Amino acid sequence: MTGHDPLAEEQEHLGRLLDRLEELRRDTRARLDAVLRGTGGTPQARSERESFARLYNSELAAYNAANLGLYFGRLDMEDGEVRRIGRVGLRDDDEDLTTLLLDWRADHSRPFYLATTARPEGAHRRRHLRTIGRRVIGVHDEFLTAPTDGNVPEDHDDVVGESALLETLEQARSGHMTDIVATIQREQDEIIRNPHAGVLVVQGGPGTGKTAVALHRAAYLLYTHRQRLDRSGVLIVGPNARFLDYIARVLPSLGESGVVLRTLGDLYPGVRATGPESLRGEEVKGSEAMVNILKAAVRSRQTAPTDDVEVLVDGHRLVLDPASVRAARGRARMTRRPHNQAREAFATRIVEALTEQYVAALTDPVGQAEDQAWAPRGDGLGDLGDPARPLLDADDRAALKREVEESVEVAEAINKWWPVLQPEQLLAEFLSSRDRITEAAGDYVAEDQDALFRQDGFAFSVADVPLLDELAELLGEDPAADGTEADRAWAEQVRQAEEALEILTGSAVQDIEDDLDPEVLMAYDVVDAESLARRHSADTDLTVADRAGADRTWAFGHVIVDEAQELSAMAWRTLMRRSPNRWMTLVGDVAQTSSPAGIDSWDDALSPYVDDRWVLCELTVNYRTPATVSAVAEALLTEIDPRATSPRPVRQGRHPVEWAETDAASVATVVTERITAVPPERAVAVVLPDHDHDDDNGVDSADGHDSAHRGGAHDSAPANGYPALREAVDSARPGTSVLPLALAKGLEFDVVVVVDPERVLARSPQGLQDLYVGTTRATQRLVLVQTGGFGTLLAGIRDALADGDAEPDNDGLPPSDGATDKREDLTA
Ligand SMILES: Nc1ncnc2c1ncn2[C@@H]1O[C@H](COP(=O)(O)OP(=O)(O)OP(=O)(O)O)[C@@H](O)[C@H]1O
Repeated sequence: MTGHDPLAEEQEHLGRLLDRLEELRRDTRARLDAVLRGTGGTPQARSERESFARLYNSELAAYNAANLGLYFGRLDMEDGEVRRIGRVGLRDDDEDLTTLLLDWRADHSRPFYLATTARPEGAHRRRHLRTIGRRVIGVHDEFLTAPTDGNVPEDHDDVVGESALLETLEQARSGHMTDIVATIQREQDEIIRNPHAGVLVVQGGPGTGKTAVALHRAAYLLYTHRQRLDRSGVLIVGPNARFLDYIARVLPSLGESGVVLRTLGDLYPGVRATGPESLRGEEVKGSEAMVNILKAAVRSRQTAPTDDVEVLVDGHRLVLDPASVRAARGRARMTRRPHNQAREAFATRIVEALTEQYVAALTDPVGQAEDQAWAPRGDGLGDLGDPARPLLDADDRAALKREVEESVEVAEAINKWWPVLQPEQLLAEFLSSRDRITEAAGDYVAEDQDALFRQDGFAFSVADVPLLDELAELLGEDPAADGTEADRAWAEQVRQAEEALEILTGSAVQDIEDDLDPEVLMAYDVVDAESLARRHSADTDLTVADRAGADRTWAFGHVIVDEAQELSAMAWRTLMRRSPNRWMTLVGDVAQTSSPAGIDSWDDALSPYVDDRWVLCELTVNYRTPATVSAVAEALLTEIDPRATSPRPVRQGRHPVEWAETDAASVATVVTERITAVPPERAVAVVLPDHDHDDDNGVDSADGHDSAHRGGAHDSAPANGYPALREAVDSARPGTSVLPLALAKGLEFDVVVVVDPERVLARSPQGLQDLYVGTTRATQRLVLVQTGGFGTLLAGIRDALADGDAEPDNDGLPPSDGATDKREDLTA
């Protein structure tokens, strides 16, 4: 190997790989065309053609995606084997089907990500390649064991392929996340390939690659468990639409497109939750106590009259008294079935009672029976087949029963006392009625009841989505509603499973409002694997992602949640329903929790579902923020939790944090001064405190539902935000993002300007966490702009850091003003 020109050698191999890729692409294209030309045949032949078309389409997508940066790494093993690693696996078409390129996810590729000088994993040398199109423009070798040419191996600790990594990290951010296949680090690889088939929690500070790891794990699992996950699908849940847009290109770039990406707000099919929510509302709606409140809200719709009610059946006057309606209601509740399905039991009892009375009236024409009223016997529901009334045979009785069933008045009465309910309608009516709120949530203090109330009940917020989902469980499908045969069969199977579960757990018949085990959906656990599989292989053109995304009861094969620390107790319930097998990857950072309903301990959130059967992995290296910037975040973290350790920044950084104090009138000037000269290819964000009406702030509102997600009930700052800022920023530096903190979560920019950090701290009990998030978005430079002056905490951090700043360097970014005097009043 030595003596060769490595560039030329790799260039030759890359050429061969690209040619082979092109061949495969042409071949697959031809197969796809042939399949698409096919027509007619048996249904089975058609369905086979469809599945081949899907397969070829996804192969083509993978080949197309692989074209860019196809070949990026090489391992020379100690035994002389050469392994070339890239985005897809490629074989030659020779007799031996020689491997030309290993998929990065293959087991044989693993040492590329794991090997260090301390643990070379059988490898002697690791080579990173840099390519542009068909050209290899650079190679970087690391010797993992002593090389023959006398070079001393680099000294590594926990960073693998350091120079390739640092080069990647210094690059300008495009506004979209890119994949990290070429530089995955050891601790990240261990998570990506973790074999744990239950709940895996990935905890790590900002910038440790949690999102990157989660996405690469999805790609890895799809590769390793292709068959299973192709059918059941992978769901990725992120904090907001902007974040999903930010990460959307990573999986397609890895050749995977069949993943369902959702925010919590769109997890309930048919509802787009864009309504505002106050912080208090978020907290109240997120708490588990809502389960009982919703049960009470459902129960309050199961009514009974206070006086006798007359109904006409074919000209005959029949009477229902309150006791018999209550008895029918009790019977229906005892079925423990969801409201809409238990309705049948209610209706049956009412019809039986009336039929009994009808029979009595006809066989007792002088009206004796009526005078006696309908006397409940035993369970209070009468008895149809009383032999003491011989005049009517079974057919007559059946005919009378039909008449009762067909009576409009009877139907109206049943509808009134036990109406068919839809979750949206029920929740909207509940939230927009102070009386209903008081009835169901009477134990809540007035402020909490107020937080639930709103005028427009249908203006659903993200916090309402788990409530809708809960209600969908409590109400169940309307048995009369349209649905496919398969849907009905599935619902029936779940119902049977619930019954079986009840037998298994030996639970007695309970009323619907009794405190059941929270996991009604444990029923899925006893739905046999075969029927799950059948549901997952429905005969349709739609992709799994389409079908799964539109189906509230879809059981995903794997569920990934990013920023999982933000989920409320109610949201966890919703998510767990999407993951009946509990095979999940949850990534987050409990120190970044900004939702008042979010979590501060993984154990608290997970133990109700999996007890202690979850595995924790931690990420410890910060790839995003350089040490200069992380110093501020570290100080904030100490305030949040003195015991927490900050991730170790992998880069030193060149720009000290800038601290600018100004007055309200000059904010726009001070901000624009800081960003005007930043080159256009760099991503810049101006981050504002969350606000009631973000549009007033002139902030990005492309997906305003997330900005509105934060309310301003506790906003102590002036209400009219920063009206001139957007305009000023737009004209000073077009393309700059201006966004509220809630939307910045999970994103990153080269330069970040946080406006009014003191206001961030003041506006909610989670203010420290919010500011921690804001300051950790920067990959290069952080500017804090404060109207008035910095308070004690921030001024203290500023002063403590004042002496240790690095010298600016030439990296294409303008020099920091703060390098001369960070404390100057920039309005002066
Ligand atoms: N191994 C790696 N190679 C190259 N870049 C990496 C690597 N790991 C992480 N990064 C980059 O570091 C940045 C931060 O990663 P990511 O957004 O996944 O972090 P995070 O832990 O989710 O952060 P946060 O909690 O702040 O949202 C991204 O630009 C990501 O591409």
